[in-house]
Amino acid sequence: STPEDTQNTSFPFYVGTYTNADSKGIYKYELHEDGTFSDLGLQASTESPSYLSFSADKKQLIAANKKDPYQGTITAFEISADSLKFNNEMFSGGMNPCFLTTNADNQILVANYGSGTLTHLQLKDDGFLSTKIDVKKHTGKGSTSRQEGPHAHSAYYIPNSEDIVALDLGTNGLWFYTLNKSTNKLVLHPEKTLVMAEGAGPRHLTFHPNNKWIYVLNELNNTVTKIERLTDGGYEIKESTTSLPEGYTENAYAADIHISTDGKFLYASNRGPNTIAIFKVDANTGELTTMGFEPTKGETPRNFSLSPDDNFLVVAHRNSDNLTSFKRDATTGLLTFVDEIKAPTPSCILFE
Ligand SMILES: O=C1O[C@H](COP(=O)(O)O)[C@@H](O)[C@H](O)[C@H]1O
Repeated sequence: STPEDTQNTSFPFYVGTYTNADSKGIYKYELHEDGTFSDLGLQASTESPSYLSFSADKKQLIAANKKDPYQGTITAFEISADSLKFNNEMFSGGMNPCFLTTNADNQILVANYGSGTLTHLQLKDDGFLSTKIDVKKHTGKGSTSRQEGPHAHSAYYIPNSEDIVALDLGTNGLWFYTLNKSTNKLVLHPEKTLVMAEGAGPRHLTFHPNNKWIYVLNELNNTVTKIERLTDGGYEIKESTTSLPEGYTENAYAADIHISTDGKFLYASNRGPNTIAIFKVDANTGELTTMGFEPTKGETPRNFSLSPDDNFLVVAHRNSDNLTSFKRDATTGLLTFVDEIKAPTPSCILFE
């Protein structure tokens, strides 16, 4: 056998949670090569670490603590084999931080849902969060009851670009920024702002590996909207595709979206119907064809992740206290249920 044959191909992952019920903080699990789970236990006690990210070298883990209805915080932890050691905690620059991401320079973006603010902060070389932050508040509103004011839901560093994009469910728009490197402040580029279809409610997005297409998941009208990156640096809204079966009339709130590393299949979770919508991506046009809807075997699939080898998809169910795993067919994109494990109020999955 070759060295590759004997490699351990199981994948550890962290789970962020809401701590309003049984959960105490951040947990760790392992996904084995047959798609079954092991529970590696509580790693850190911390209040509602609803979203997680790693530092660039994966030596630290950073959590967004959604301290509803108060000012939220961001906490940094040192990673060790069997626990997370608390480093420090900073205000998140707003209320109900529900998303954060880190780039190769350990800069951090945080979306604060309650206050509709986008925050930039820095993880320093010593693994502690800096005290200097920049906060930008979105303005405006949309046309539905959930859109009475700004509600930032996620933010991303756009690959191969200096641009940052923040999705605001409340203002129904995508806000584009750059970071001024000398002042360390976020600079808004209003000419690039995109307004989604009325009542759409943009929540999360995923980037196609070709750097041309971006797929935005809209929570309120349950659609995926393709955005095209233009050669002049701008962005253009293209077609939208429903994440629900034809004729579906019950309540549904789309939550999370991911694309396979080869860019061939796109997945979106639907809270309510409790399904993963599976789409094939046309390699020439980026248009989506619906391949099916896989029941997730739990309630409220708020977050999911593809395993690092793309062979499995793991779903976190906020309202049924469980994680489920599915084997992914790389040719058809379809999913087959494999295993289930208990997890308290899981809201985020982060593979090592
Ligand atoms: O704090 C809040 O945030 C959520 C958004 O989070 P999610 O659970 O939908 O991801 C929002 O729905 C809720 O009303 C608000 O209180």
